[in-house]
Amino acid sequence: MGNLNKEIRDGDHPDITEERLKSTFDTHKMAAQIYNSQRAADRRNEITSAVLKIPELQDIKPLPFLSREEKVEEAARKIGILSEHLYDLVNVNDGAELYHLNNVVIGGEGNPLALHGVMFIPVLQAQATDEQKKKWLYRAMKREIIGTYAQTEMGHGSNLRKLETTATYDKATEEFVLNSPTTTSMKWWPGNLGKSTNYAVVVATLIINEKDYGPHSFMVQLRDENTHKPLPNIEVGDIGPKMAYNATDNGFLKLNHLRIPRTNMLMKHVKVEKDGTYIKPPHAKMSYSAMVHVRAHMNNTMAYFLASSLTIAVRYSSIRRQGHINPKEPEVKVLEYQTQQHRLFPHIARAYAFSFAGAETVRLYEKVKKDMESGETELMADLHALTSGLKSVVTYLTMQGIEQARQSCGGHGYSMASYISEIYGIAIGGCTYEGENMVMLLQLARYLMKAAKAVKEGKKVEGLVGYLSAPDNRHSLIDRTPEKSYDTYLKTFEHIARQQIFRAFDKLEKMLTSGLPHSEAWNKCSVELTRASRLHTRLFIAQAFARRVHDVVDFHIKEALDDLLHLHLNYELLDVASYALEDGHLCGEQMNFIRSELYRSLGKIRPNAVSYVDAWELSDMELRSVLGRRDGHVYENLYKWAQNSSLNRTDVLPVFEKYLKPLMMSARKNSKL
Ligand SMILES: CCCCC/C=C\C/C=C\C/C=C\C/C=C\C/C=C\CCCCC(=O)SCCNC(=O)CCNC(=O)[C@H](O)C(C)(C)COP(=O)(O)OP(=O)(O)OC[C@H]1O[C@@H](n2cnc3c(N)ncnc32)[C@H](O)[C@@H]1OP(=O)(O)O
Ligand SMILES: Cc1cc2nc3c(=O)[nH]c(=O)nc-3n(C[C@H](O)[C@H](O)[C@H](O)COP(=O)(O)OP(=O)(O)OC[C@H]3O[C@@H](n4cnc5c(N)ncnc54)[C@H](O)[C@@H]3O)c2cc1C
Repeated sequence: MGNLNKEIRDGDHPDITEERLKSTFDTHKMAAQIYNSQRAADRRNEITSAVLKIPELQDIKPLPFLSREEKVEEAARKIGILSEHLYDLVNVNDGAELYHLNNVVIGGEGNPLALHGVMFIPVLQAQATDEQKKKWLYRAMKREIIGTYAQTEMGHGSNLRKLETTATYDKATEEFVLNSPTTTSMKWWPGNLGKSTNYAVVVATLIINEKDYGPHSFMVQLRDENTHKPLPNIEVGDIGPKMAYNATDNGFLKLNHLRIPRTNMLMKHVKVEKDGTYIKPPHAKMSYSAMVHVRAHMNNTMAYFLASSLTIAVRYSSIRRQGHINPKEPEVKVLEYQTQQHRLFPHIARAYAFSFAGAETVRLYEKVKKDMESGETELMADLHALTSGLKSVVTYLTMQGIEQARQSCGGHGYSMASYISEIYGIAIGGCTYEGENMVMLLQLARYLMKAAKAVKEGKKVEGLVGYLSAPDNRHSLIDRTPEKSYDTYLKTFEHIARQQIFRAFDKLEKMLTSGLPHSEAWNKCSVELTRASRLHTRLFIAQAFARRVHDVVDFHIKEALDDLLHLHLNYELLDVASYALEDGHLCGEQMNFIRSELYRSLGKIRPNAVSYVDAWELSDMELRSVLGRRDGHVYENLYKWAQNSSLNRTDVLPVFEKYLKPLMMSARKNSKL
């Protein structure tokens, strides 16, 4: 039998090899759990190997040394080369393969086709008629045209019903007139809108006979297909540098009474007839499908960002030696410190948990998508509630985890050589895009309040909120849990979420009964409501993790995942335990039990720490991190990396002659006086 950890190679740093030799499980089999099948895990590695053989696809230099213009150019250059090899490298109908190819070759900072793949094509697939698909979708898939999704405006992103861009139907010419009447009505933020795309699905408020029908989607050609010059009545450009994502040209767009044919409104589910008759869709929110698509996939992209930063931090912590635990022994790997383990391991468990919750979400999303094609919309509300909560909780916890990973690398974590700060910048965009987190938590809260009302009225609720109708124990039985049975833990999470949901519900009801208008009462309860949403979502994540562990067949993988799950449940429970202490569901003694289980878990995870992150099989090319190198040879490569700094091109910079020399000369002269 070969090594269980598949990353072991001759010549690697002995400290990291020592870690890998301790693995109790086969890291490639674990990758099959993370990526949902052995075939998917194999394909990732095959794609990476194939990419490594194409010299033009390698980074010209480490990305942090590129200017914004160079980043935009470099991403576009690679997209061009990729197009030549695309069909040899991946199955173009497999989103996961495309996503992986993108991460390896280009990375997370963006590329000219990012929104084209993530939103433009999905919105056409979901909302275009067959005729419209023939006109635009197939051309888009062949990349004859490049598009984006232009919804957010300078003045409005969260509140879609107040978008100021109008699409007014002109019956006489059978056209819509698209107009941005104010500065705040300009589209502002859409990815790749600034410079790369020549088409966009523009979301605008539909007006027919002066009646407002709310946001609808329209296909708009922005630029000439040959010259790429903006078309008449269109002003378009880049919004400038951002915290991260700087290879992406997020843009602005002003439409000046632009006329487009009636048939440019996406009309699969909703219609405007020639005479202006409006035919409503089977469900009012069907046109929000592109957002739901991205939200449904965000658990996995966030898991990936979190796992990337943890891979860097854990590998580095296994070669970084500093300080002593036993003064008579050599300096220890910083990974030996319990504080370091506590800082990193619970986030490793979260990355796995998000990936497993993500797989369940994508399954539900695929089902709802299929249902919608035939006009069936029953599960749309469930999916919207689930993805709203997950999107918010997962992005927030990912942000926390990445920042802990950065700090755990000490000073070198702050250097772009770690690349963690870039991953952080990219990932935290997710707290805002696809619905600001608070706004989305409040969407889930609407769903939870409806369920709570039904329960109060004596009705039985099922599915994601089924636990609200289930019997509850007054006191948690957590310290009487047999090993490897997590039922009592999950019951405690259920109790906590249930209590908070009803607390928010009762508060809201009380205010409504006192005569406060609903929207005011809602606002005064909104902190409690968002807490309810978070706790409900964290319960779902814990349940999804437990369901996956339950289903695993391979003994060693199951055991390793079980250790992570145990850590996850204890860590997460400690994080939310105050809710259960308040009503005596948990007592002080049980808190001690949870804490001691947590510390025991850290020790259990320790020998496999490097293997848990190696199992994500993130290549050096995609990690782009000196600290996270697979071979552990960090120090000599840090020095090499610094040689890329343009400041090192000459020994003496012009600023010396210009500013520093006069400053020092004058200081010296003054001190002689
Ligand atoms: C290279 C190839 C790669 C291939 C990769 C393959 C797969 C990967 C796929 C995705 C990748 C994932 C990540 C991508 C990585 C990088 C990302 C790069 C770029 C990011 C792109 C970001 C793009 C954007 O940000 S687009 C703009 C997003 N904007 C928003 O999200 C706005 C938020 N606001 C809203 O959504 C709405 O305003 C609202 C808050 C929901 C309120 O809606 P409104 O209509 O005003 O509300 P109303 O009161 O009338 O109704 C509420 C009512 O409606 C129900 N509702 C709302 N939405 C839905 C829905 N979608 N479905 C069902 N029901 C819905 C809601 O529940 C209420 O119901 P009720 O009244 O309570 O019963
Ligand atoms: C990296 C990135 C990429 C993006 N890409 C795209 C894209 O491709 N296409 C596109 O159309 N857009 C895109 N956006 C825009 C993005 O979708 C919006 O910025 C986002 O939906 C948030 O809306 P907002 O900016 O209006 O926030 P605001 O709503 O102004 O948020 C400000 C504050 O107000 C609070 N708030 C607002 N409404 C409520 C409420 N009802 N209750 C309680 N609190 C509230 C929020 O919680 C927040 O704290 C992108 C944004 C980013 C950062």
